[in-house]
Amino acid sequence: MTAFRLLADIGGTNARFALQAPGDGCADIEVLACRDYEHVKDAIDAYLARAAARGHATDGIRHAAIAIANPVEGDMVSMTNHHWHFSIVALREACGLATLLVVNDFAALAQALPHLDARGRERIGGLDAAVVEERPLGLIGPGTGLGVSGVMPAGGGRWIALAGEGGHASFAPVTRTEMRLLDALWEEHGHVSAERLLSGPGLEAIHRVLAGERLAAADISARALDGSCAACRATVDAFCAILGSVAGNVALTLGATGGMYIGGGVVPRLGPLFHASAFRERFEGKGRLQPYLARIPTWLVTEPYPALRGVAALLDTATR
Ligand SMILES: Nc1ncnc2c1ncn2[C@@H]1O[C@H](COP(=O)(O)OP(=O)(O)OP(=O)(O)O)[C@@H](O)[C@H]1O
Repeated sequence: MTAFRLLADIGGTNARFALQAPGDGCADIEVLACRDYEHVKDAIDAYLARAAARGHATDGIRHAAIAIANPVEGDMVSMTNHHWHFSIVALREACGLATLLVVNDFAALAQALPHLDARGRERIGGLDAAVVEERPLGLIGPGTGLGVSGVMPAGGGRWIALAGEGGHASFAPVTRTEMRLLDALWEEHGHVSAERLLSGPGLEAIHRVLAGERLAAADISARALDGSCAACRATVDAFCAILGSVAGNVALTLGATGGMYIGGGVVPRLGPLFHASAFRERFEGKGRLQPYLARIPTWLVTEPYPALRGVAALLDTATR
């Protein structure tokens, strides 16, 4: 019997784990809350114990890959939006693994984009072009933080994922309301990155400035969705418009003429409000370059665990 491989996608809030036999899809996916574990190894051990209790053979695991929400440079990994901090070599040895691949989570998600089918993505606007021509694809995803990435075609059906930190690029306001947001967040942070607005905490910050009220992101979107809070609706509308503007910047910067994808946990939770928003108008609203952007399709990633698929592809390459 072929041994399973362990896959993980670790964000600032959620750690998603799966087992995978080479060539197969993910099995036994489970989402754990990062805050419940002191160290990343505690979360791995907890997942493996639970998977074993569910009847999976977890003893022979030799290869693993982790997609994680921070830059990965060298051996030490330090999460941007959570306190986990570890050495890749020490973790590999402690887990008794032959291979432990650690990559940026949005680079892993980007790797999955060319392979998403109709069930894995929903078009928000622009042309309905399939990925027939090999053209760059862009990616932006608000979650606990803001991930930004893309994949470049490398010929012969191969794609190279980018591992940048574009969520930390400076926020550029477009409207007077956004000037107000920038002004207020300047006072708090000095440097105001796009992530300060385009993330779960960013949704809360927009609401704090525009409505003068502290509300959790989930409450803001729930009250906007059920129509009980006009100020919450205004917050969600501002968030979606800013996302359109920043997504347009990423598409222009990467030349993402194959399509621009929206990942992360926040946008799928906005439901119909995202479709009704100014996202697409603001995506295209770049003056003389509007016709260039009008041709680029924008897609919402609807596959539930796309980064796990991407990290599996990267592990295939690393263990080939
Ligand atoms: N119903 C909701 N509406 C809007 N935002 C929400 C809702 N529920 C949770 N969030 C926000 O989503 C964020 C978590 O997003 P996600 O599920 O993508 O987590 P993550 O993968 O751990 O994040 P990241 O990869 O960016 O570090 C949290 O900041 C939370 O406040």
